[in-house]
Amino acid sequence: MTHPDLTVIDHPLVQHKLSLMRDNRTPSPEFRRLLREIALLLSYEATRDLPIATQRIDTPLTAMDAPMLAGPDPAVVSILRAGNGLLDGVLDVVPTAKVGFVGLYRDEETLRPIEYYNKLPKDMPGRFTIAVDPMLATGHSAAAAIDLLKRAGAAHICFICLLAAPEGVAVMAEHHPDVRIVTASLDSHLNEKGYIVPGLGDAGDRIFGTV
Ligand SMILES: O=P(O)(O)OC[C@H]1O[C@H](OP(=O)(O)OP(=O)(O)O)[C@H](O)[C@@H]1O
Ligand SMILES: O=c1cc[nH]c(=O)[nH]1
Ligand SMILES: [Mg+2]
Repeated sequence: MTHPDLTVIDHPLVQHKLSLMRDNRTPSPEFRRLLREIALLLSYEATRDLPIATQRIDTPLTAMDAPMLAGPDPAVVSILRAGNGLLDGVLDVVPTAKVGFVGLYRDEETLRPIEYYNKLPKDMPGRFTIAVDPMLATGHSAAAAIDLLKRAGAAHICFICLLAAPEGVAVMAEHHPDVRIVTASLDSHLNEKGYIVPGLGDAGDRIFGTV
């Protein structure tokens, strides 16, 4: 099943940086730096639907009605732990965003997410919400995190990931067809342990050096 709102960013800068990240020789400091840079580039597309309204300003030459971000500050929600690898890159371009965290880890046997932390900004209804996690594998972690955001009232949600597997995209299409997905790559498939192929391994371990 395909997702009605899936954007794969095939920009050369994103693709080059992603290839460096996939390379298993790339050490954590470099991996983190590349992920932050890609996050910034993916955010540029993911924030395309931010509401905008004009405000009257004076340039040095004249008055004008200038487009400015409107409405409540956006929310960025990091799905721990690996989501934190994307967080600062998103905040580089959306510095006024309120930040939330959802702690999930995948049970290695069942491949189902287990929640261990939840701290969201106040007043989620009305905020354009960007959820971030580098990996969309089976899709169950992302779907669970977005369930939680919707229960908190978030209505306009975009999910940014570095890599998506077709299996995860299908789960998102089934449970959250209204949530836009912005990714750097739609990879081939999942292996028998639920890892994305060709992928880049365990994103959290590579970000934090816990391999
Ligand atoms: O689509 P899924 O099959 O649910 O898998 C994706 C999840 O797995 C990884 O997290 P992990 O459980 O390794 O936790 P971590 O971020 O603490 O490493 C990844 O960051 C996603 O959250
Ligand atoms: O390939 C995968 C799948 C899930 N989580 C990861 O970190 N990597
Ligand atoms: Mg992990």
